[in-house]
This record gives sequence, structure tokens and C-alpha cells, in this order.
Amino acid sequence: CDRDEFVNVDCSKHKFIISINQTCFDQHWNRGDDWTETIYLGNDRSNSSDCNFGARNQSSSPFEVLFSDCDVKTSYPDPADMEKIKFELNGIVQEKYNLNGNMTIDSPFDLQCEYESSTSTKISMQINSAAAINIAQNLALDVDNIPAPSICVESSYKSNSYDCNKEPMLGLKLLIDYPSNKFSDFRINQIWTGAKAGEKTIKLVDDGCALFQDDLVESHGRSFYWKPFTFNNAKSFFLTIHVTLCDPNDSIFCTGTTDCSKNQGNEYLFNLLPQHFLVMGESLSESYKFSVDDSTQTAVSVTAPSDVFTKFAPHAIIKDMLYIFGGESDPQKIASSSGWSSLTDFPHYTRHHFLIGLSSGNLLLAGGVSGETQQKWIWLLKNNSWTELGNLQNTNYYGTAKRINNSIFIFPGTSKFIEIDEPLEEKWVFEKNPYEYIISNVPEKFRKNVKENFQSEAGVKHSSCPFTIRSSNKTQKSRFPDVLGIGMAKCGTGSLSFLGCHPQIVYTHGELRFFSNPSNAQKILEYSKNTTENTAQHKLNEYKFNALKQSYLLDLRPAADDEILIETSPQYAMSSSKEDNQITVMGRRRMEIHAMKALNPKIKVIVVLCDPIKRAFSGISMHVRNNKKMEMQSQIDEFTVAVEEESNEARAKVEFVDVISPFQEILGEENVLILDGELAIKDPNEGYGQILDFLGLEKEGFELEIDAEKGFPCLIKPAKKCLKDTKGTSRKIDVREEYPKDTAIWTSYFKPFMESLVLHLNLCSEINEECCSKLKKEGALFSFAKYYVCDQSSQ
Ligand SMILES: Nc1ncnc2c1ncn2[C@@H]1O[C@H](COP(=O)(O)OS(=O)(=O)O)[C@@H](OP(=O)(O)O)[C@H]1O
Repeated sequence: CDRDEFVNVDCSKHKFIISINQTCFDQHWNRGDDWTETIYLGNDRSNSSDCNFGARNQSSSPFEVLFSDCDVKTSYPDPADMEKIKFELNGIVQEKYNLNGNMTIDSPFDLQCEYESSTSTKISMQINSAAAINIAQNLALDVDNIPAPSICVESSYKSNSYDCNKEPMLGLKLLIDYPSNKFSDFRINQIWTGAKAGEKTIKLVDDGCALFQDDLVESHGRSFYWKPFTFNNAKSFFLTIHVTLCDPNDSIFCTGTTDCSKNQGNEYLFNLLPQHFLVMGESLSESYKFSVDDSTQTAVSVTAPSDVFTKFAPHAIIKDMLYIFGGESDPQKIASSSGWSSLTDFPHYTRHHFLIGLSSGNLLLAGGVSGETQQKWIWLLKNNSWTELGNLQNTNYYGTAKRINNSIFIFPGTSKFIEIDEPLEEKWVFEKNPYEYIISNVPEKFRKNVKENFQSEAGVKHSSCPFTIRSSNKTQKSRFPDVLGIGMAKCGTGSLSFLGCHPQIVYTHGELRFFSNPSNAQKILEYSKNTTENTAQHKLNEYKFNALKQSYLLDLRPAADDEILIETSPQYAMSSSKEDNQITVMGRRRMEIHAMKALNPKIKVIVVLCDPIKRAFSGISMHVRNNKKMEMQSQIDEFTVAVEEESNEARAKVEFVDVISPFQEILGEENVLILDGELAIKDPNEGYGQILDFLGLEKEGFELEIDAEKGFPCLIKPAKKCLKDTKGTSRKIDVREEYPKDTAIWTSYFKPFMESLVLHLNLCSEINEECCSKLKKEGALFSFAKYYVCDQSSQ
């Protein structure tokens, strides 16, 4: 064979179909392993991807090379005629005599196809009946920062005017628009289109400039007008949009003008993004390079003191060198990237701190967590020795720090999540000898382990019981909760913290509000999709997912497998059930519940309901208590107006069924306990008994009593504890007696909501007199409903 016969190419399809002419290699095959022949397509011979072929191993079936693969060069002989596209692919056939390593013969060849798109693509000026456009974004950096553009359709009656509420269709003139005022840190660099997601068949925009006449990129580089265009034989087409990020120091790119008429695309106006990200995961042996250009990844080898050296380890860059230390594997060891030599150990164990590289070449450390203690400290590593410089105003960890010129900006991390409305102190009532008191109260079968585990919890973060009272002897570890207390706020959810003293329960005190952050819930759902993909993007998502989970786990108390771990945040019941396209079509509340289930498929929830009027008054009282300028009467009047206007605020006080139903539907009714909060106040042992039954736990040795002075239940066994003094003040006032006119208005507004609650909980099959007498019976569940569903005169 002549060299150019080694490979045949078929240009009839919209891609190269390449066959290796294996008869050309027959002779060499007969010589056994003395010779190898490799065909390299494109320029990169080191690349072990699909573009390199051992000729003798190929089967006789042809293989396909897409136009985005193997350095295929695309050109348009006539830019006005999109139907003609030219493709070129070069390569070499390398013959190597294996018995003599020096003997290699490289034979270059070129493959060419000129493609007339008469069957697959064409420009169409007519409106086709085609499906809506799908957008596949291929963004260079964190997708969260760069949302999808709006796709607008040219108005049918006024050209150059665009309607963004109309469904985009193939064949219509379109505008792809990233609003210029909102996002100022990137521009469109390339737009590709193809008939499948990710397929880059035709390039429409390159280097920020439109490749076809009549198409236009706005001078700010983020809007693109696109003439009518369709694929034959395809119902929809996909766009791949590459954006290029601004260099923050380069104002020309972000505000300047791209001059495409002089062939000066946006790349001329600013510094290019780095071509690769080096991705280091928890396990360094899985490190890889991620190419911004084509989303490919290549393995890299990183040497470090240990394979898991990077886990939880912050980094900083000083004079192009990477410093990293303070992770899980060795919280003191510090290493730099120049061959990973060790520097002086930091004097304390630390994690989740900020590392900042200084222009002097020194390294600054601030905040973080050392042992169990959050830190404010600031340290300097200079001349290979550490000195403490001073303190931040507050403790801070897990966030981000950036140095810009001579200032350092620290953005708070997890410490934000645990911000709370009121301080957490509890009123502990200590016995003279708490040890003996507790041991004598826990059931016999728990005693041995409780004795062994017993210790004071005073000062321990997120502890709701003054003592460790554990019946388990298994090791506690960081894990997701079994049970979430979800509200309703002001119905007594705070008193669920009594459960922290139960020997079989670990209770995380303080509202972590993890699922109420829409971005957390959204990411959990997005990242927890189990795919077998092994792409760089997938790996990146997996990494982000782990970091997100860690941020929650860090604030949860550790628990053993045979303990019940509870976290309570009344905010979990408070998010809107409405569909909100800004966040998700499933509605925030449903999204959050799905996220809870994604982290623990067996998750249970406890919801405490109570008299909505008392609840509203408790909320108002807290508001007045926390804001010295507020008058009680004006706040009562304000709420009455809210009720009359049927505002969201009023609705939020009573939409119990809207809250409960999606939890029941998504988690299963058996996993949702609906507790009567008024009953739990009047008869706490009955109320808490229901909770312990729901959790399948021991009731013996767990007892509450109504404290005469406080007028509310306090825990008496196994330890003594009341809630803090500010809790339990508003219910001492009879709000109906004090504000009769207002509460009458509130009652009529709440009535339909309470009727639907009575029916939803199957307390009655219909609202009638018989139902009312049931609700009025001594000890009846949810009897507070009677104030709303029964005739007022018969109260
Ligand atoms: N054991 C015990 N001790 C004190 N107070 C108790 C208790 N059980 C229920 N309550 C009532 O619960 C009201 C506070 O509800 P929450 O804990 O759900 O409020 S919060 O949303 O978590 O802030 C609280 O409201 P205020 O009276 O307005 O403080 C109490 O009426």
C-alpha cells in the first residue's frame, strides 16, 4: 500500500467516518510482534485517547471522529453560505521496529472532507413547526455563578423587538441574552450548536464574534442575535455556550467594546483563563487536570506527605507556589508544592482555617477550628517560623479569604448558619449529686453504660443536656440525623431539646437551618443523582457535594448507630410551598423535603402544632421583647391588618395542612409525627410519650413535671432541666381575654384552615356538632381546634 491508502475516509456523513485499511498492515502482522504500527490523528501524540490507534488491533469496522475531536479543523469557504463546511484532519502513521528502539518511521497524512449540508443542516427563513430549544451549557467555571441566559424570540409584529416570554422555536429569529447589568464578570466566547447535547457541530460565535453575516454579538459581549436556523431531521437543537471570565483587574474587557469588524474578538481585550484546573480530591492519587476548553481530564501525579493530605486542608498561593496544610490527615504538617517539602509545623492542630499568601512571600493563617474550639487567632509564617499576630473580631471558619492589594477580605463560612435569634443558654437545675440522681433514675438495663459514659457537658457546643447520659457503648461518629424537628415555630419545638437527656438520644442543640438554605437543598438534589459518569464535571460535583455534606456534619453532634440523632430547626416548616421558578418548579418546601430524604432515606420528622392564636401572640411578644422600640398594641394592630388583608404573614401562622401534607406524601405518613403542642404543655408525659413511642424508645426514666413557678413543663428525670426564663412568658397572658376584638377577627380568618386540619387529621369525618363535642372532650387531641370550628356561643 502507499501511505495515503492506510486510512480511508468517507465524507458522506456529517462527520469523518474513518476505516483503517488493514490489508496494508497484513505483512507486518505476519512478522509477529517485531513491528507496531500506530495511527495518530491530530497533533497530540502523547494523548492516549480515542485518537490513537494501534492499527493491528483495530477491527475492520470503521470508526467515527466528531468535528470536535482529534484536532479537526473546521473552516467555512464562504462565510455567507453556511451550507458549505470544510473539515481537515491530519495525522501520522508511525511504524516502529520493536527490536531496535531507534527505528521509527513517521508518515504524515491529511484527511479532508468538504461537506455540503444538503441533508442535515440548512438555513431556513421559514418558520418550522419544531420543538423548543434545549440549552446545554458548557461553562468554564462554577455553574452556580453563571445562570442560563434568557432566550427571546423576535416579535412577530415588530422586527428588532424581542419577546422573552414566548417559547423559542426552531426557525425563529432568536436573541440569547445574559443581562448586562446583572452579571458583569464574563462574556460569551464561543457558541456551538449541534443536534445532540454537547455535540459541537457548527460554531456560531468564536472569540466573542459572530461567524456569520447578519448574526450579531452585542458590544458588551453577552447578547447574541441569531438568524433563523434549523436542522433537518431534528426536532430540537442544543447550544453549547463557552463563556470566558473577566480578569478582575482588567476593566477594558468587562466594560469595553469588542470590535469584530476589525477581527478583534474579546480574547484580545483581556487575559485568557488558565487552560487547566488542577483538581485535587480527598485522595491525591485521584488528582487530575481538567481542561477548560473541552472538558477533558488527564491524570496527574502529585506527591505529598500522604494520599489523603488534602482532606479539609486549606491552601494559599504565594509567588506561584501552592502551600497547603492543616487537614484531617495531619493537622499540623505544612507542605509547599516545590516537590512537597515540609515547612515548620504549625504549633496547634487546626482545620477549616483561612490561609492567605502575602506579596512579601509570607503566609498568614486566620480563624479555623482547633480541637473543638473555634478560633479568632491570626498567625504569620515568616522565615520558616510561626508568630501569633492578633485576633479577628469574631471566630470564623469554613469560609473564604481573599487578598486584594493590601486588604484581606474574609467571608464567613459555617459560623453564619448557626446564627440564632435568641441566646441559647438554658436554665440548668443541678442536684447536689447529679451523678447519683441520674444513675438512680435511668432504667436498670441502661445503668452500666450510663455510668461508664457519664460526664458533664457544660460548655460543649450544641449540647442540650447538662450531662452525657448514654446507654450505648458504641463509638459515636459524624453522620446525618435520624429525626428532624421541623416546627412549627412558637409551638414548643424548643422544648424538644429535653430529649437530649434521654439515654438513647443525641440531640443537636441550636437551629442549624441547613435545609432551609435553598441553594443547599438544590445542590443536594443536583449532586446526589447517582450516575456512573466519570467526567471531570461529575467529579467536581461529587467533590462539592462532599464539602456541602461536611459543612452540615461539622455542626451535628456525633452519634452511634444505635442512637437516635435529632436536629431541630423550625425554619424547615416555614419555607413557601408555592412554585417558584426562580428556585425550582417543585416548590421550595418539596425540594427541601426531597433533600432531607436524599441524605437519609429513612428520615423521620416531628411537627408540633398548637393554637394558632397563641402562636401568633407568642411570635408578636418575641418581636416586642427583642425590639425595644416596638409597642405591643401597635404590633397587635399590625397583625390584625395583616389578617384582614390575608397577607402571607397571617397565612404562615396557620397553613398547617400545607406544611404537613408534602412531608407525609414524600416521607410516608408513618415517618411524620404530628404532635399536639398544647397537650404537650398540659400533659407533658403524654406528649413526650407519643414522641418516644414514635421513635421506638424506652419511656421509663424519662419524666417531666409542670413547674409551678414557670407554669410550663420542665424535665425532672433522668436530669433536671427547664427552658430558659424568656421561654414561656406569652402564654401566661390570656390573649383572647386581653385582645377580644382582634382575636375575634383572627379567629374567623383562621377558621377554614383549622377546619381543613381537623379533616386532614381525621379527627372528625365532617365538621358538625358531633365533631365539636368530640373536640371539647377532656384530653381530646388537638382540642384547640374547637375555638375555630365550633359555634362561638357554645364555647
Ligand atoms: N416546657 C416549656 N417551657 C417554656 N415554654 C414552652 C414549653 N413548652 C412549650 N412552650 C411554649 O413554646 C413557646 C416557644 O415555642 P418554640 O420553642 O417553638 O419557639 S421557637 O420558634 O423555637 O423560638 C413558648 O412561647 P412563649 O410563651 O411566647 O415563650 C411557650 O409558650
